[in-house]
Amino acid sequence: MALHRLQRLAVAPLSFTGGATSQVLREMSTLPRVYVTRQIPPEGLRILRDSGQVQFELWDSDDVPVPRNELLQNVKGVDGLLCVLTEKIDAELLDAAGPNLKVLSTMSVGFDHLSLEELKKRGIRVGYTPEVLTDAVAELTVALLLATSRRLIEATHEAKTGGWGTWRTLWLCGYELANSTVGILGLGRIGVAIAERLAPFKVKKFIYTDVAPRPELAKVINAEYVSLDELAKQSDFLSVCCALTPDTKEICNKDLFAKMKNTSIIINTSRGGVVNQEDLYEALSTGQIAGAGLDVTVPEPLPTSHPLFTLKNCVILPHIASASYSTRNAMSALAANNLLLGLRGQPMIKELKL
Ligand SMILES: O=CC(=O)O
Repeated sequence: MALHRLQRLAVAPLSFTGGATSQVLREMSTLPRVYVTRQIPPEGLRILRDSGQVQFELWDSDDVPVPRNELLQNVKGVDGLLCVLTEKIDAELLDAAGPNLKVLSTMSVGFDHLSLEELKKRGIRVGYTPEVLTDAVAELTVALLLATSRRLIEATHEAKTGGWGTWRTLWLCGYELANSTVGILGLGRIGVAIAERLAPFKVKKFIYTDVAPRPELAKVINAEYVSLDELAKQSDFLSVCCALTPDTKEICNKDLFAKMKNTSIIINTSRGGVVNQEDLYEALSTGQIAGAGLDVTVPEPLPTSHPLFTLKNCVILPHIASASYSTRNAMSALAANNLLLGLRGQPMIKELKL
């Protein structure tokens, strides 16, 4: 067990210190201390290392998240923290870190794992990683939409397991984008990028809803602003792109599904908490809606015994929307640069306004 812990907690070598141990480093160096909660992609680690600006320790694994009690220990006294979306950054953690903590940088566009109120109260600045992942997320959303609407997972399963008999006229039929209405719930950069990719499939109409009309973005994709009710009623494909907030929590629930067409498909690449999964199961299993493609769930990972896994018309991915090598490296680099800038007291490249 002790060995496991040692392997997990590695000290990043710093160019100016040679082979010193972390303890010695801490005693010798007056550089700001940073804790990195995951073995992030190499670009970000290289930036931190080469900066000569910080001394940092990291949880040296990408396969196992740092256990909460270790995290609470490891953040004690740090000046900066670089985390990923699996870490809950709340009052308990910020108290454990203590008053030195000035900058938090998350390698994610979503920030529902952060208690913004607690961060603001303590004057901690927050960096995040929007934009660099827009293309990857939009691309995956299109892939998930097509996999769901054209039943690709079912189809490969049938082909592999002997279900492929003669060519049949209505076997494995799905729904096509051509001539369809695509609805976007929460129009931001990602929603626009999804619509731009779907337009060449001959979509007839884009509609969207949000807290208020967003004419600048909407005009890029010629999308019409509608109410949530109309979005549910009109959409053949409903793409969920909004952030998870108290206002959007379980906004996709039985009331919404009841308004949708029984030929409609919902795709969620935002956060699992936006969808009420019990209501979704009911809507899918009773044929109230035709299908769902989910890249995000509650919890993550979704237990393999979860009822949604029993449904052929539900395609579930393990939260991989931004998972391309180039994007994850870009997110890692941006998170590292945000952190360094924040620690220098300069504006971050992407900083959340608290
Ligand atoms: O879900 C991924 C992210 O928030 O970056």
